[in-house]
Amino acid sequence: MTTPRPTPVRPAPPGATALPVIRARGVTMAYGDVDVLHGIDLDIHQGEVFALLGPNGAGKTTTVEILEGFRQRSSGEVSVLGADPERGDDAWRGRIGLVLQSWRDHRRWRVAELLTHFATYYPDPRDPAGLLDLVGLTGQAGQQVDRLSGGQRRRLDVALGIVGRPELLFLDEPTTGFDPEARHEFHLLVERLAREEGVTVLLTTHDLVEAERLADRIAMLVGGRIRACGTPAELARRAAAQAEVRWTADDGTAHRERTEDPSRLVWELHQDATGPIAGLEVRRPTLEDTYLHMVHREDDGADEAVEGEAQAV
Ligand SMILES: Nc1ncnc2c1ncn2[C@@H]1O[C@H](COP(=O)(O)OP(=O)(O)OP(=O)(O)O)[C@@H](O)[C@H]1O
Repeated sequence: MTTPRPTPVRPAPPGATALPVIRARGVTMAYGDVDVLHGIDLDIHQGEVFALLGPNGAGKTTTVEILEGFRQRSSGEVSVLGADPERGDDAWRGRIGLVLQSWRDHRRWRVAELLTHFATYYPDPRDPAGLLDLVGLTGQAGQQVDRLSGGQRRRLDVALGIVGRPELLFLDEPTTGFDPEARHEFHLLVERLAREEGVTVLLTTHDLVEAERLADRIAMLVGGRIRACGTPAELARRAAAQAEVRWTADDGTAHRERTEDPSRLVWELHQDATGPIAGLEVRRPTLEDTYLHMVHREDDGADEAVEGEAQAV
């Protein structure tokens, strides 16, 4: 089974001086004469699960590929595990795990054979049998890769991504094709890697629930700029400080009112009521509210100087 790793380190508190696992400053990227990243600043600390959220074409993959060393930035400074990814050597690459969107071409291999083969690339790999157990593929150990279901292949991707005990794990839409139970198990696995082993995780996803469930912090990337960054709770509060209270009056009419003080409104409603209030509901702002707010503001042509632009540092 797995060998215990050094004491996990939680994200450094604000103002801490330790060099983050990922640091980016003023990163820009242009494809030809089209600018797609407009100055990205990021600090991601050891043991942190960090999610990059954003609509299609926002620049998530470009950002992540620059951090992984697969793409050359146009300008800006980047440090990942203490090195510039453009100059990362094999030893540096061995400290990083990747779970990418595209499937590798190993269709004729059997699951356990493939994992055992990948393990030989690393100095201190996880035990393949233990890893299959960890990702729920023990029953498929002898199966050919091209016979796996989509969700099972994705689990194998995850196993291949962590077989070398990476210190930093990039997960690109990792749970696409997972059923709810597999997704739940995957979430537990990511939590375990981060909390118990101190692995730093950078996750890109379109799934707001997944980001909220897993991430210590989320950055919302829209139009090549980080528009908001914070804990899921902080971001949920950003879009609308106001909660919405809904209820049905005695005459059957439905009411909804936005307020910064929902408990006072509910108290006032009860003062005026002669009995229980039908259909009473208090809806707090959600992460989805903030996300939609950020995306729509971009659609409305909001420029660089708009209030609410943030850098993830
Ligand atoms: N190799 C390339 N050449 C030219 N333009 C590119 C290239 N790769 C990406 N782009 C453009 O850069 C922008 C950002 O793309 P990117 O793939 O980084 O976005 P994304 O946020 O990952 O999107 P998605 O959620 O759809 O995966 C898009 O407008 C895309 O068309």
